[in-house]
Amino acid sequence: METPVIVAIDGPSGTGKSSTSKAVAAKLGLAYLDTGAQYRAMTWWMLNNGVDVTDPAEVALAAGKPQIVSGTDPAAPVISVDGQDVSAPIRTQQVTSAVSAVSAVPEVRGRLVELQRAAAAGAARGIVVEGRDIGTTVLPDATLKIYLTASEEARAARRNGELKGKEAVGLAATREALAKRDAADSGRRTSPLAKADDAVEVDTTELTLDQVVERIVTLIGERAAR
Ligand SMILES: Nc1ncnc2c1ncn2[C@@H]1O[C@H](COP(=O)(O)OP(=O)(O)OP(=O)(O)O)[C@@H](O)[C@H]1O
Ligand SMILES: Nc1ccn([C@@H]2O[C@H](COP(=O)(O)O)[C@@H](O)[C@H]2O)c(=O)n1
Repeated sequence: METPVIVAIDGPSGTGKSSTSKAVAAKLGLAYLDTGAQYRAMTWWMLNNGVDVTDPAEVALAAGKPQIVSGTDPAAPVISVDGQDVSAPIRTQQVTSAVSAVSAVPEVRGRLVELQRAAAAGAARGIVVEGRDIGTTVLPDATLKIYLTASEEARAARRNGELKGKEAVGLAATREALAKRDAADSGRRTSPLAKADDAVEVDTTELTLDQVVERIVTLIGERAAR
């Protein structure tokens, strides 16, 4: 049997991690795991269960309670908490604003990293895992590590385009919110957002999604042939 291909894709918000990871996994017949969705699911549960998300001790005490289950099909990446499909509610502004505080708590990370490693270990052909600390902490022996970047302007424009008609707040506010979340994610003590020393950096500012996908598929082919 062939060795499973493990691909770690990290980077700041709005650089294209989810779109790229799903497309790469679908193209190569690999599983896909959105670890950001798991931190969002944990945050959604805390907000719905009266946990003060600004109090790390309270968050730590509650971290073991929700049962989070992630699907790994890139064509239908579902996520549930205690049996309830939360794919939509984890994307609200309320969750987005609170997720960095929850994800900074070591007990939360410990719990979710365990789920993430189990998903990778169970992927027979291999998996594309996206997040903030996959290459540095979760899967340090990944076959290929990618660190996606893009200018703040491009990321804000992409995210703002997505929010139109839903919870749109305007370009400047979107940009500010992205910068704030990236600063919190990069500045936390446990497993901050960071590029692994052996990651390949791909700046997506001037690339189409198809071009980014092609580049990564080529890199995977080269690594797998080694
Ligand atoms: N190379 C690209 N060129 C233009 N738009 C892109 C590109 N890659 C992704 N997008 C668009 O940018 C938006 C954000 O992409 P995506 O959700 O994949 O980013 P992300 O890094 O996973 O964000 P987050 O970390 O906030 O979840 C989406 O609307 C997506 O369609
Ligand atoms: N490996 C990860 C992945 C995500 N986070 C935290 O979750 C937030 C939401 O992530 P999205 O990719 O859905 O935007 C993110 O801002 C981080 O706070 C993380 O800590 N580690």
